[in-house]
Amino acid sequence: MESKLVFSHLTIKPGECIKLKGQVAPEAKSFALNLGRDESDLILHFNPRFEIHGDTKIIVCNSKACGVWGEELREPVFPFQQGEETKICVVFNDDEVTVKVNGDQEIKFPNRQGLDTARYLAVNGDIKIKSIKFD
Ligand SMILES: CCCO[C@@H]1O[C@H](CO)[C@@H](O[C@@H]2O[C@H](CO)[C@H](O)[C@H](OCc3cn(Cc4ccccc4)nn3)[C@H]2O)[C@H](O)[C@H]1NC(C)=O
Repeated sequence: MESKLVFSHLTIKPGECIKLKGQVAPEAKSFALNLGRDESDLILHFNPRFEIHGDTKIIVCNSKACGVWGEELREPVFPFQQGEETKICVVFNDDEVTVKVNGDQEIKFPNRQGLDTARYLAVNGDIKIKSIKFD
């Protein structure tokens, strides 16, 4: 499946925030944000699942190293609504990646590779990105 939006050759450093505003599709099944060195080395695969892979309203987070998925972490907090606008801020440090949704709900995921510069960001699935800002 081709990505909706791909940025490469970025130089995102720890503490810098990626601010995305998007519209979740009315019949959304799933979308994904992928952040890392490149497509095969991700410090964060952030995958809200409305109804897919047997999951219902669960956020699946994972990492990928040399093209191999790590162990999934599944987040029961699900601050997304089909058809609604959502604001997502992603920031990382040496230890973890933090995703803040709509200014309140926070989901944390370990920075398993200890990446210190993110060069790759991709968005896939049932979300229309309205704006993206690197702060
Ligand atoms: C119980 C034995 C089978 O386990 C299942 O194995 C599936 C295949 O590995 C797991 O699904 C995969 O989980 C990965 C994270 O651990 C990724 O989410 C895999 O999707 C990769 C992907 C697809 N896309 C395109 C995309 C993304 C979102 C919407 C539309 C297109 N971008 N990255 C997704 O296919 C799925 O999460 C896993 N379920 C469990 C409960 O472990």
